[in-house]
Amino acid sequence: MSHLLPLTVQGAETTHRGKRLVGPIDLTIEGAGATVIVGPNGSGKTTLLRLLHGAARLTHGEIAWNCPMDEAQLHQAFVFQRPVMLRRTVLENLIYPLKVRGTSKREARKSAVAWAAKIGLSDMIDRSALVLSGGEQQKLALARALITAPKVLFLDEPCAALDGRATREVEVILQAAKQNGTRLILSTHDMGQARRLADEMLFMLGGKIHEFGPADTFFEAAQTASARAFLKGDIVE
Ligand SMILES: Nc1ncnc2c1ncn2[C@@H]1O[C@H](COP(=O)(O)OP(=O)(O)OP(=O)(O)O)[C@@H](O)[C@H]1O
Repeated sequence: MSHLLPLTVQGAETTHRGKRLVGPIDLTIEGAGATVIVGPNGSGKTTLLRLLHGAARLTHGEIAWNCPMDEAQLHQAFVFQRPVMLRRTVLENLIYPLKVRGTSKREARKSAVAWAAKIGLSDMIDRSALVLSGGEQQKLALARALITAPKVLFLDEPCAALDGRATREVEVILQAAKQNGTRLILSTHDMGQARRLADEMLFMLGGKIHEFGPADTFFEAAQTASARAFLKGDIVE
């Protein structure tokens, strides 16, 4: 299989009823690790993630993967802030993405059972996913995204609704995914999480990329006054 990355974005914009929500965006994402997107409310983090994933309409510019689009789409996944569960059992939620990719029933079940164990839900596999706690549902959403071993995983504030313990459990899964070669691109409001996970930081402001580069540089010597103010916890608009 060819590599998905680099992802190359040139002059990309998305507009809604004539209003530009994000853009123009010029960006190259390559290599391994995690790109963490931060910025004030409404700065365009979610829209940028959706645009890169192909879930928001590209109204101008270009977004290209290093392979045909249908192949790129097959090897990427998206985890939302609030987990979306199928009204089925925990096991069936895990089996579903494998089933749609044509994995045999036996293999899919084996893999689903293993993933349920990894996320601490072995005792719940035959329960409805809808009865799980918010933290358990988010771990299940993450496992369901990772069970196909995606090359790229997008996550939109995956821990926003979770407490400290569930956040830590999700981060353990994300660090393992990174180690296994899944490229992470996620947004967060939690600067502690950004410091723990990021290899690369992307700071959004007013629908545009305001700063983008290695995480160490961003945290130690942000280039712009807005990014420095944001890091200090000042209100930035
Ligand atoms: N479907 C939509 N229709 C109209 N406007 C939208 C839509 N989605 C987003 N917007 C607008 O686009 C801008 C960027 O929103 P977006 O949700 O991407 O920001 P964000 O940085 O993720 O915000 P938050 O941190 O609050 O989640 C905002 O001004 C928002 O109101």
